[in-house]
Amino acid sequence: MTRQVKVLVLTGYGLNCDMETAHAFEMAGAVADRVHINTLISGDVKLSAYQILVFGGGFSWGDDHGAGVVQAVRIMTGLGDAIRDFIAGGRLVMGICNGFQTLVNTGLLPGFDENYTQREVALLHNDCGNFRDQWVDLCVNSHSPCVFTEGMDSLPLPVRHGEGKFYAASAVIEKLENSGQVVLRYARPDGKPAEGVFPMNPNGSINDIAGICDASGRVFGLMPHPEAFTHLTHHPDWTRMKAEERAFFDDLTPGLRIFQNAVRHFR
Ligand SMILES: NC(=O)CC[C@H](N)C(=O)O
Repeated sequence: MTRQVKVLVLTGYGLNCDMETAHAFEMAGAVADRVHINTLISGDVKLSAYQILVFGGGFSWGDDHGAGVVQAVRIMTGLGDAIRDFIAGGRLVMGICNGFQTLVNTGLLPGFDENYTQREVALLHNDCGNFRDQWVDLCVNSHSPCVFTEGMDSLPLPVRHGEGKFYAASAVIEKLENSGQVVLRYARPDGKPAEGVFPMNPNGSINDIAGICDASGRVFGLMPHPEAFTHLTHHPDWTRMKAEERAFFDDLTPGLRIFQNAVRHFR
């Protein structure tokens, strides 16, 4: 009998990708529950009943005080210890877009200190000055310990954000690069890094960084939306793709593969 993998997808206060994200995890073979932040904080639902915790996309608290800032405070004051225990117990945490912004504001990413509380990086307003809604190409760092991207090398995914510019002091960037914690970079269509060129790098992220993980590879955050590419026809060019490429994505989209990797980690 295969083990049931349970995923908790947070909802509430302006998050708007929870249904798609829960659906993507169910396509990957998990059981996904959408749980309101207050229900989790009140203890009516226990985090310990789950293997995977997801902070999804949206506009939590209307992006007031910076995207993900208020959610980070709410989460860490109400659930900090429970989340630290969750991670120490070998479980997975994923932050997508607004969820990634939340994870960096809590310090859960990059998680350099053992308490996962130090805020070391920021996601700033896009350099172009406006919200970007577009598809990007990404390349995966094969030296990264990230559980979610295991076996992957490059992939297209959509982004939709106003505050996606990955920024940190140069010593922090160096530490992330040396430790393999940089997981995803914005790329050119041939899979090489975008080297800051807009719109391939849609926001001006330093070193084209689109996603990072903690040292264990079990806490992962990314600006692009894998839940928005779980079927071939989600891709804007699916009718124009060469037969070979279409068959590749029809077999398994890279978005779905990320969720499958997470679920398979527990099997
Ligand atoms: N799609 C999202 O999660 C958007 C995140 C955030 N509201 C931003 O605009 O940057």
